[in-house]
Amino acid sequence: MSLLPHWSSRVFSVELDGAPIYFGVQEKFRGEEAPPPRVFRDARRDSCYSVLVCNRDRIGRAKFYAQLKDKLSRDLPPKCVLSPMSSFLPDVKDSLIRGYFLRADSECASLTERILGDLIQHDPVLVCSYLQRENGKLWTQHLWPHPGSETPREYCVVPSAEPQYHPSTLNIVNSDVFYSFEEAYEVLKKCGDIIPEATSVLELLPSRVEARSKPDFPVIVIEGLDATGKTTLTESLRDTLGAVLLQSPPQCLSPWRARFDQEPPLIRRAFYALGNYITAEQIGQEGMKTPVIVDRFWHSTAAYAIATAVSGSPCNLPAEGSELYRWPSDLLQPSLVVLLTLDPEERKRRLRDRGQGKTKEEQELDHSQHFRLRVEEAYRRIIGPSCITVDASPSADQVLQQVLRLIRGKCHL
Ligand SMILES: Nc1ncnc2c1ncn2[C@@H]1O[C@H](COP(=O)(O)OP(=O)(O)O)[C@@H](O)[C@H]1O
Ligand SMILES: Nc1ccn([C@H]2C[C@H](O)[C@@H](COP(=O)(O)OP(=O)(O)O)O2)c(=O)n1
Repeated sequence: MSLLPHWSSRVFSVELDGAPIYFGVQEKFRGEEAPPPRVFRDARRDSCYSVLVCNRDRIGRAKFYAQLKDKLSRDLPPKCVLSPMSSFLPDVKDSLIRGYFLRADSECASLTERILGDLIQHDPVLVCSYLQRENGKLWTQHLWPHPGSETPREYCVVPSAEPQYHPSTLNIVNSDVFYSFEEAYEVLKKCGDIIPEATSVLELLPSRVEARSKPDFPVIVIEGLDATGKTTLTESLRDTLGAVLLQSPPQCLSPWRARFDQEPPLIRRAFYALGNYITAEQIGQEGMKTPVIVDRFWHSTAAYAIATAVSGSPCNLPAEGSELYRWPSDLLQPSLVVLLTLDPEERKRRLRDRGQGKTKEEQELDHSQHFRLRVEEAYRRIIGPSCITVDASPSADQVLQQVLRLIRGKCHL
């Protein structure tokens, strides 16, 4: 298994109360080890295990990781505590593998081991158990042998420093955010066997994608969280400017959206990325005749994807200026991108007044202040074009006038 030669260079991260605890492993005790990381100190008499997903194929990996939590929660005794876990090579792109850390008390440890023993026989997972030595002063990690493979390997657990880049940012390129048509297309093409709807989506895509010359008329994108007033504003802009109103994902993808929203991020984000290219094609055609207003575009795709991939506080986001915020070179660039921002309480009030059922993600925006802050901050960091923030709390007409002033200043309309 290709992960093993690097095993002792890997760092393991367990998320406890939303904050990561890092540890590493080394081949032998050296005698001067620092105290074990908190995740083990807390465990005291409990048995600890880790399960990491290790399919080689990234679509299989994404699908299986999504199923693993349900499977473990269903099969393991309720007293066994699950925490999200990952392992990575510090600051090395694409090196992240995900899984769970398990804590089982003495009553449920043997059942937990039986279930993990069964899992390793049938599924692409790496399983480790952890044993304490010298009254919990030292811990060892035991990598379980894979069916038909080598003998168990024992390592010594040591604390590890926080890496420069938050581990959840390491795999963003082409797993959460796609920077070219080809990369997103590849994912949906490979899904054809398991998701028949992927084939229908591929049939709707433009036959060739190239950064064509700019449309003659201005292209104005309106971005913002749900209920910030995008629909209200884009419809008024359309009427005031005699413009065409488009959206991303485009109308033609509506029948498939709910289906792809159920998929793990790799597949779901590839679907939204491709939606932008269909919208870009429509913008290219309409923009030769009239101004075009677009309700959500690339900023939404990248900001939600990055904010979902990264956990915890907005300071875990990739730093401002990171290549992860760059615009795809083969995607049409709008003339102006406006980001509507709204005080969270007012946004909640508007959501309530609108009285619609909420998607899981919208509920999360409500409950998790951190998630909302991550989306908004990611919006602000995207460049090529970057967005201009407009406070959406004044009346609908005042917001319209403010945005019209921006358009006239920037787009010579
Ligand atoms: N400037 C505004 N002031 C007060 N209410 C607004 C304003 N803009 C929109 N609304 C109301 O807030 C709700 C959400 O607006 P909507 O345009 O549907 O947002 P979005 O398209 O961003 O989800 C709607 O009920 C709308 O009538
Ligand atoms: N161009 C787009 C538009 C939306 N998305 C994704 C990002 C989020 O996961 C959801 C947000 O959509 P949501 O249904 O909340 O938004 P609206 O109700 O359309 O304002 O869709 C995207 O990735 N790319």
